[in-house]
Amino acid sequence: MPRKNKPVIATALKELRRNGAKGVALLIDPEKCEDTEMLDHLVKLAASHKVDFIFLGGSLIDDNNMDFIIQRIKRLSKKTPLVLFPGNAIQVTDKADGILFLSLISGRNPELLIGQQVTAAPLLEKSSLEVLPTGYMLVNDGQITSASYISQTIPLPNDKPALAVATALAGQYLGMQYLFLDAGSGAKVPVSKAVIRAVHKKTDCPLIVGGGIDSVDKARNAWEAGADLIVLGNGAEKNPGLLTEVTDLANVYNLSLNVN
Ligand SMILES: CC(C)=CCC/C(C)=C/CC/C(C)=C/CC/C(C)=C/COP(=O)(O)OP(=O)(O)O
Ligand SMILES: O=P(O)(O)OC[C@@H](O)CO
Ligand SMILES: [Mg+2]
Repeated sequence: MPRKNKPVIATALKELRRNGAKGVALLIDPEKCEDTEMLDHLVKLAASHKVDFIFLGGSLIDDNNMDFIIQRIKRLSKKTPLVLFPGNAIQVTDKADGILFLSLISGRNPELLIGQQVTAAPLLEKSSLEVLPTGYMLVNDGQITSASYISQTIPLPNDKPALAVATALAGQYLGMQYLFLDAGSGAKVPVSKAVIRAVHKKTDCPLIVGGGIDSVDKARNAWEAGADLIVLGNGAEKNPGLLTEVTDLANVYNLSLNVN
């Protein structure tokens, strides 16, 4: 087994949770990287504003351009850890720093509960990627997003926090170390505060929240309900200034914690 890198990503995620600090990840979707100037601009902004992580992944991949995009990101991202957020095993590459090893526990599609993971595991064993076992839950008001359509699963309802808690606890009891509540990329309504609050209260894992966070108010709502790390995808693509505003707000919260 190759030597694994130091668990930099795991440590950073656990510290966010332990300190009650607010984290930000920029999501880059490989399907939307044709405009390389835009990609460079977002990555530079993310590095200069010290986002905690850059995530890379999507529901589809139209062209196996992951290694090219990673090379491009790595030129500009300074020390920002690059974490794969794969929609399937084809997106796995050893050129990143880590991988969210997702299992879609809100769904009942065996291929996304364990199938893609088995396909990817031999590659991960040969790589030095940091592997982050993550219970992935789609939570949505009924909108069909790319992730719910591609996964052919029904998201958890936004107004049933008890169902989300039961699912998250099952993930935690199965040994998953991180939980990810996702409304799906471009969701009109993000994960509800009630679901975030309930899952945060009843579990100990660092909590990642994404999908439809396209304004500072939505970022604030997610953090105040208990998200440790929020993910910005479409919102930052459409308005890169959002990344600046949201990281500025994170700094305000984090300075008051006095842990930096
Ligand atoms: C661990 C390995 C190898 C694979 C995991 C496979 C799983 C469980 C996937 C979960 C279901 C899924 C399709 C997730 C996709 C998540 C993702 C990276 C979404 C990013 O955005 P898009 O869904 O592409 O959004 P757009 O519609 O905006 O393009
Ligand atoms: O593109 P947005 O809506 O920000 O969603 C980000 C991510 O959590 C989707 O899986
Ligand atoms: Mg996509």
